Amino acid sequence: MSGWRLCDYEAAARERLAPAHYDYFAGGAGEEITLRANVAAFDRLALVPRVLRGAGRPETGVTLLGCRASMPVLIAPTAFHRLADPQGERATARAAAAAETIMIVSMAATVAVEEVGAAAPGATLWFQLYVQPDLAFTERIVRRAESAGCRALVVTADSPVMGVRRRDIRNRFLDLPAHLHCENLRDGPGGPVRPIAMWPELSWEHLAVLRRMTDLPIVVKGVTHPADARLAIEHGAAAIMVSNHGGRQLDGVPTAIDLLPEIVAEVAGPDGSTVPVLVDGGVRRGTDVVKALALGAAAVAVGRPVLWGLAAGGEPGVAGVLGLLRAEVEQAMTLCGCAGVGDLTPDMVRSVVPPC
Ligand SMILES: Cc1cc2nc3c(=O)[nH]c(=O)nc-3n(C[C@H](O)[C@H](O)[C@H](O)COP(=O)(O)O)c2cc1C
Ligand SMILES: CC(C)CC(=O)C(=O)O
Repeated sequence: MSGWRLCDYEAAARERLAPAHYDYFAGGAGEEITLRANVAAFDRLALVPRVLRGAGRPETGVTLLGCRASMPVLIAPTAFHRLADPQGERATARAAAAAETIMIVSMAATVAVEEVGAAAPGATLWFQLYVQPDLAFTERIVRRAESAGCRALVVTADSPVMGVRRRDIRNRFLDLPAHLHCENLRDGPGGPVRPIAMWPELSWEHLAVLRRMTDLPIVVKGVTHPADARLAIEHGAAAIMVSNHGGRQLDGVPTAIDLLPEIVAEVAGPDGSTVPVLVDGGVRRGTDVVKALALGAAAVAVGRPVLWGLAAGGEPGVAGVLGLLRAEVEQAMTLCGCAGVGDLTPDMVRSVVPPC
């Protein structure tokens, strides 16, 4: 895999995956307008480097909610890793640990969160939660994530119902193969697996309930409106994740990178205090990461690229994708004259008509 670009991992993944599973990973909602726009938006932004700053080799590390990551690229929560590789989320977590970055484990993982933690003892894990209407069941899931060593709870807010994924409908991809299950939804050890409920009644009140339920910092994922970023903070969120779910929920939503500056401005306190703002959707190269950081993101997360690495080559495949992004971030920061992520500022990004 040496010399591979991200698109090579996607091509290899596509060859190895069953077509319906490739489509599930790759696809978006509706006409896939937002899905395509997420990637294209980064091409409409250009970087304006600073020169002669003697910055040396850049330090790419960040600290988020008390967790150190060696690079500002996290693994976004994605479901069903065992569709891509028999080791599934275990392999992803091991690659995350080796890269010293944070993996957000999906509630819809096909390996139980306890086993993910056990497979990669050095990994920093956060846990993504779809709040279930049975709040006692939700609490049991939260307790499992806590006991497995997860260090933050990422509450997905953009999915009151599932987006309409036409590829899945066409492929009749409705259920996992019989040998795979959402292990975090088991009702007790060895018990039956409950179906994931998308909950249209989910509201800010429930965030307050969660806030009381756990001492873990809460990240609200799927914020697009600046007013919701403010509400999230008022309801105790420790961080915001600007995301349109990789174009898989409401089609026609603006891209996360376009929404980012407004949300960063909204959450900045008058005294300069702020909460970390994370962003995901369409990040495919190191320069995309650097653009997002310059526009105020504390870090980015990647979803599909990790799945492509996993399907193309298991744990080494994910390691390859993370290594590629790390090298590209380092290269782009060096060329921008930045010693650390704090040197990336909004004046270094311009809107352009591609190609720039
Ligand atoms: C196959 C797939 C499964 C996903 N599963 C989840 C999930 O279980 N929970 C969640 O909050 N987001 C989920 N997401 C959304 C990702 O966390 C993330 O927002 C998105 O993938 C970012 O876009 P990118 O794939 O362009 O990087 C999923 C995305 C994909 C592609
Ligand atoms: C199991 C699904 C709800 C996972 C998801 O969020 C997605 O497919 O986008």
